[in-house]
Amino acid sequence: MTPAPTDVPQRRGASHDEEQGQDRDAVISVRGLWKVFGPKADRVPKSSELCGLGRRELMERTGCTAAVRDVRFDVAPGEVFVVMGLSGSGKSTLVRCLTRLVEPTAGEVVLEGEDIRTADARRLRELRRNRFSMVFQHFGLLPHRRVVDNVAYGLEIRGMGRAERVKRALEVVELVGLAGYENSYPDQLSGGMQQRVGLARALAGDPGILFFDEPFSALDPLIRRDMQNEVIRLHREVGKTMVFITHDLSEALKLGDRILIMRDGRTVQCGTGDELVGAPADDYVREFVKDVPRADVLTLRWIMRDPRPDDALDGPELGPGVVVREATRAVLAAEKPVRVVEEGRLLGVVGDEEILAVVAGGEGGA
Ligand SMILES: Nc1ncnc2c1ncn2[C@@H]1O[C@H](COP(=O)(O)OP(=O)(O)OP(=O)(O)O)[C@@H](O)[C@H]1O
Repeated sequence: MTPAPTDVPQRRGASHDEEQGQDRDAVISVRGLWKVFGPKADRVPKSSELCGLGRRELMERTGCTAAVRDVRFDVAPGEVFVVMGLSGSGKSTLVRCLTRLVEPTAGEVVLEGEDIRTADARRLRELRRNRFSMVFQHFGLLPHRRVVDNVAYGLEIRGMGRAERVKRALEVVELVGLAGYENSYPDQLSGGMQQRVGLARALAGDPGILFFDEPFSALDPLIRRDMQNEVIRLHREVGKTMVFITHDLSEALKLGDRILIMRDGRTVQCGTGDELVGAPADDYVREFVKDVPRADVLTLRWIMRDPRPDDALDGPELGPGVVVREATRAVLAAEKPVRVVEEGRLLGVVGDEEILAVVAGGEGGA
């Protein structure tokens, strides 16, 4: 969802190597994060022996569950970062650790430059009121308050005067497409509309970071799609940094600039959608992505090849981040191979063969 320089959909490249050091511009920076539930939980991250145990062994030996195990990542300003995994993989616990709704057992969490593990209760309250917002599956709307007052609720808690907060609430109500429903009560709205109120409430305080915990999983598929599009549109308009939990890969691919895949509390892979599909880290990820329409996710960088001596090198030019589906027409219409060029440098070429291998469901050179 990074704004693309052209009309052709592009995917962000691998600009955040997990192996590199701390990203100084990161809005969220997580290092060595653990959450262990159970007795004497903090001994687990400290012991290399206990750290190495699987879920069942750890439970048998210590009575503990390690819901998050040694997770690290950085989220860039304005990025939509998705945490994905099957039920029980630790997604909710991980994201709750970021705002200390769940207290981390070990590790470092720095949000907008502030080490939130050292924040006292008062500072935490302040941060939750002013800097972060959460959108949950259960909207948590106040049933006896009208839409506008639900949206203004957080502003009221901050001490904002009535006229100012109503003005701000009406702006965000409009932003999320609920103009005309300001005076309705939550039970007069459909599930999708209630979720829009939840979104508006989260946006009202102009937070630095928005956290979404499976917000759309209870909605029926069509409304869910609407809401996903809504998040994409809102992200374009307001450009907020977002952390989004889902167990649905297509949702992750649609919304995420990058996706962190969790299994048993650990990071299995963290990358862009095309990286996950083009180079899955292991069989678990491969299994996850096997039904993804590759042409919709892979970009030309994944299917280009080196030019052969007989290739004409004066064909049309496209960037390596162009999605295969979007490049198909141009490549098939061209008489000569399409040149994949980045900053004036020829990276490779793509011809009919490479395109058809992906569009027809082949391996696509990954
Ligand atoms: N308060 C708790 N006490 C003990 N164990 C917990 C607690 N909360 C979570 N767990 C365990 O931690 C692991 C991760 O749970 P978590 O809810 O974070 O996973 P999830 O990926 O978000 O799952 P789901 O998609 O079902 O919500 C699970 O084994 C869960 O049973």
